[in-house]
Amino acid sequence: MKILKVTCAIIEKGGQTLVVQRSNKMKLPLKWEFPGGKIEENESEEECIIREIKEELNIEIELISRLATSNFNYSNFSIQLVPFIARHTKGVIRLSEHKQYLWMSNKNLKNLDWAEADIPIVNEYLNL
Ligand SMILES: Nc1nc2c([nH]c(=O)n2[C@H]2C[C@H](O)[C@@H](COP(=O)(O)OP(=O)(O)OP(=O)(O)O)O2)c(=O)[nH]1
Repeated sequence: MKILKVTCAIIEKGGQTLVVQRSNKMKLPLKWEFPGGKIEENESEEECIIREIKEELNIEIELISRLATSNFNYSNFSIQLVPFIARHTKGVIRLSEHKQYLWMSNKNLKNLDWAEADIPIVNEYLNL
């Protein structure tokens, strides 16, 4: 089965964390996730997440650290999801694909209907 390698960013600002909801037209419709996307050929993980955040949110970020990769098998594809903690440094959020975004405090993160591959990442993040 095809394994997608995907990066995502846990973007922090003022004690809150940015989360985005997938649209009806995307795979995993209406699930919540950390913004990001597939690594392209000849691209590092770091280059990928910076590019994807600019494309999806129109903002710039600075990377702080990396958490453990989450491996998850959905019914028709598998993913390796590589999470980075990051800081929002520049720009105003303008979504290009997602349905909505929210800045959330940590105590509410668990209540979202997450894409399943994100659940171990949310748990690691909350235990830091
Ligand atoms: N960006 C992102 N993707 C995630 C997360 N969790 C998770 O399962 N995914 C899945 C959804 C997508 O299938 C894939 C990311 O690919 P992508 O965002 O480049 O989008 P895609 O083109 O594959 O998906 P689509 O637009 O065709 O629906 O990883 C996450 O936290 N962030």
